[in-house]
Amino acid sequence: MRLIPLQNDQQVAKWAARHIVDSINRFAPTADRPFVLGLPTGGTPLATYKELIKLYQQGEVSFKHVVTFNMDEYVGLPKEHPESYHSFMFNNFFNHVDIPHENINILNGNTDDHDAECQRYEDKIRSYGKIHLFMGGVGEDGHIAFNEPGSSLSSRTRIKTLNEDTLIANSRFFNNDINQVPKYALTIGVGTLLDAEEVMLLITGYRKALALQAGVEGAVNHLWTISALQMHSRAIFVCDEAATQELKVKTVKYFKELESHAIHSVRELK
Ligand SMILES: N[C@@H]1[C@@H](O)[C@H](O)[C@@H](COP(=O)(O)O)O[C@@H]1O
Repeated sequence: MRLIPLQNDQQVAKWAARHIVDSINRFAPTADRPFVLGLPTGGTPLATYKELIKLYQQGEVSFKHVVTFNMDEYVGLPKEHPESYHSFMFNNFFNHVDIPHENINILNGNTDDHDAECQRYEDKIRSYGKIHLFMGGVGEDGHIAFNEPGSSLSSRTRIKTLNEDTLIANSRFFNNDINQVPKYALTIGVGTLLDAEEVMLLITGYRKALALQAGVEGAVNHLWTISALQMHSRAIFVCDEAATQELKVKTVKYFKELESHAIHSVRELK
């Protein structure tokens, strides 16, 4: 596991966007051999999407031969609803870059047959071989995508019931009314995420400190699904100082020394 302990969320966004752009450019994707990118929603990745749009506008990257798969979508919320993950992705990213519409994959939370939709999604990912880089965030309770505490660490894409912590956290997008938050979501599984070639999680703010601690120092445990990343050979946690406050001084010191090049290079990114 790599842990990149940066100063603030702006640095996290810059480092993460640069890592995505470098990964795409190194891969040199073509129409027949696209780069496959997994993407999240949430408050945390917003600044990274802004950086990616900036790098696209500066001509540093093209998304023409990039295929995307989003992590999750609410069940029963119309696509056009401002808080659907479809709306989030188009408003905050897809509408501002050159990705072809047919390269975008987001789970359909408005189908009658959830199992068939989830199987279709898994099959579509497999048709590309694998996801090359999956970016993600984390919930305060350590969930990745919508894999709530107690999710099987080998789970695949499926319907999940959201727990109370998540309903409360996400009510900020629904007039602070927990009753307006959809109760279910379709989500990739922990196993689906672990199949990606590389997984990069963005973790910022003191509210995520316990989740980061569970992910880095805790035991592999289905109550903190972030900890499953310990089983992945290429996991990167990019975090700010506030998120590290529950980690041991020794842990942070070790990774600061190990990642001094990455920490130094982010200061030079404009
Ligand atoms: N399904 C999403 C997760 O993918 C996301 O990581 C989490 C944290 O979101 P935020 O970045 O807003 O804290 O929110 C939701 O639960």
